[in-house]
Amino acid sequence: MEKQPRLLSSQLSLQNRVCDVTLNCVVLTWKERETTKKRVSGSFLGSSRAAGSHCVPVCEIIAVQETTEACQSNDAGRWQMVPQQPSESEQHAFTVSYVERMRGHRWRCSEVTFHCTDWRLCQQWIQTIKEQLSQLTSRPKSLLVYINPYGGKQRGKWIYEHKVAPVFSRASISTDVIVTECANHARNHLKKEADLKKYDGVVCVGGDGMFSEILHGLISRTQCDSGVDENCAETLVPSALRIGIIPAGSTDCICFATVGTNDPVTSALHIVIGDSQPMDVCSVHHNNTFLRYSVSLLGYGFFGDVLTDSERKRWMGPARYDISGVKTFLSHRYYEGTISFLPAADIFGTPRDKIKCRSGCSVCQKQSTEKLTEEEREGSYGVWRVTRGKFLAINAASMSCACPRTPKGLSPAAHLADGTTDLILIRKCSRLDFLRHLLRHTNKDDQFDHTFVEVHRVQQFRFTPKHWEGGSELDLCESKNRLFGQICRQQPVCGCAPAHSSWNCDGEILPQTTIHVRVHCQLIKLFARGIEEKTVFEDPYTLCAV
Ligand SMILES: Nc1ncnc2c1ncn2[C@@H]1O[C@H](COP(=O)(O)OP(=O)(O)OP(=O)(O)O)[C@@H](O)[C@H]1O
Ligand SMILES: CCCCCCCCCCCCC/C=C/[C@@H](O)[C@H](CO)NC(=O)CCCCC
Ligand SMILES: [Ca+2]
Repeated sequence: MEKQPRLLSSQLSLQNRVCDVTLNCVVLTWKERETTKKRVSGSFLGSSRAAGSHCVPVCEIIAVQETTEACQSNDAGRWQMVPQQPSESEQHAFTVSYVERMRGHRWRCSEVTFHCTDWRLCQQWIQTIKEQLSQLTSRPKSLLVYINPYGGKQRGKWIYEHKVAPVFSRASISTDVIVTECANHARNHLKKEADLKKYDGVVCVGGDGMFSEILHGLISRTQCDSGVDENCAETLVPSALRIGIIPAGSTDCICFATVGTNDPVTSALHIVIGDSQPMDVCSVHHNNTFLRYSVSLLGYGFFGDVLTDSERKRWMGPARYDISGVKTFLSHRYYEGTISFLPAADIFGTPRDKIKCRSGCSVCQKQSTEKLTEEEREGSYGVWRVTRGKFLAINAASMSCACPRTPKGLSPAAHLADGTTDLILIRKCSRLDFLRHLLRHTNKDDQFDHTFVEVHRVQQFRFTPKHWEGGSELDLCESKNRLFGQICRQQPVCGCAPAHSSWNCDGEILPQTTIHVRVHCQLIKLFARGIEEKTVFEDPYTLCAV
């Protein structure tokens, strides 16, 4: 890697230890000078980092500020260093706050305070670091925050006030905060009222349902402002504003699948440093009319039924999904219908790939630009295929849908931003086989390695339930009684279960079952970076080899 010219290099004092501190355009490093160490209770005082050496990329510095005596932290460690400088010289100090990586993709805001003998040197350090930070133009300065006070365990407000607001304030980000008063408050405000020119991004404090509101508000507003009709447009206009997700819901799958953890402080730090992760959005249509957008799961059958049942149990909080999951599994309902789909070309890979979508994913990057060759572009237009049958579940995952329930996700190899969705068809099978399939979501075994599971990576798909074919949804309502007789004969196990399920669209129930789904590549951007490879955590020094 190219060596960067030094901007500043000084000997500064850190907790009574002398350090060589260096700043270039890319990293801030500090390294303890050789010191006499005193043995205290059998071990040595020192940094956990290699040879007392630390390295922080400038892009991961949150802020720098002059430190007053009251702010200085004490060295409470079991080790003691022989002071190298007289204490009267430590009158001037500055504190750098930066991102520190913890286990499980969590980030924390750490601080280091350097002491200087000279006021001017102290100011020079503060000024130079500030100048470096001001050049990071992707960082937001002003955010519009929506809090759902009733999502998940109803801790959205508390989480924002105690975990997130202090981080934003440390980074000097200004915020306008709206605590929602009813469902669709955030969506309507974004769509019709919000003065979006004032902001660099929108923050969603809540779960996947709250995120969906913000997604809908922002996309609709962008189309409206650009004169695009959501009903018929093949191409939608991407939104200029990024969305940050502070997880405070029940599943929080979009946060988990784009950051690697559901942790409010980690998400706040991704927002502060101005991360950017493009994301695919599916538009769902019925009879050429736009219904909804989806970024995670579109599920008919099992996941539709789980959601329908769980909505009646909202008062239970996140546990509702477990109860409804077991109940739906036991009911073992299957549904007949026809799926037609437009497969993605080979260059997009398959849902059974071993390669996963990770931070800086090359597959997604390829789709983001005009990097596709003419040949690849030609090859990306496929031919529609049709399949019909009896299905326990029909799932379309536009991203992995990883969440604490299934850390590898519903479709572990799905890409966040490749312009495709993974269609997963679970054909009718025994309860035991279905249980085996479900359990594989929670362990390392391949959940697609069953004869009754079929997977396709697609750009578009259509679904028509059997009793809909040739008719309209209204026809069904009118002939409901006649149909239910027939249905119960077909599925005697369920007593009088309906022959149709509902679509679970990112946790919202769709009223229509006959749908046409189209993937819009990278329609929105999040303040995230995708899940980082383990190596970044194991060896942060690879970042600092400059
Ligand atoms: N003030 C409010 N009162 C009632 N409902 C609200 C309010 N604000 C938002 N909502 C609605 O609450 C629903 C659920 O919210 P949210 O997604 O935050 O939590 P969750 O359902 O527990 O989590 P998840 O979606 O991750 O399962 C959303 O669909 C949203 O439209
Ligand atoms: C008997 C053993 C069972 C083991 C089951 C493991 C399989 C779990 C897969 C979970 C996949 C979640 C996909 C995410 C969907 C979200 O858009 C949506 C909104 O938050 N959540 C649900 O619909 C909530 C869906 C909850 C389903 C349980
Ligand atoms: Ca995708």
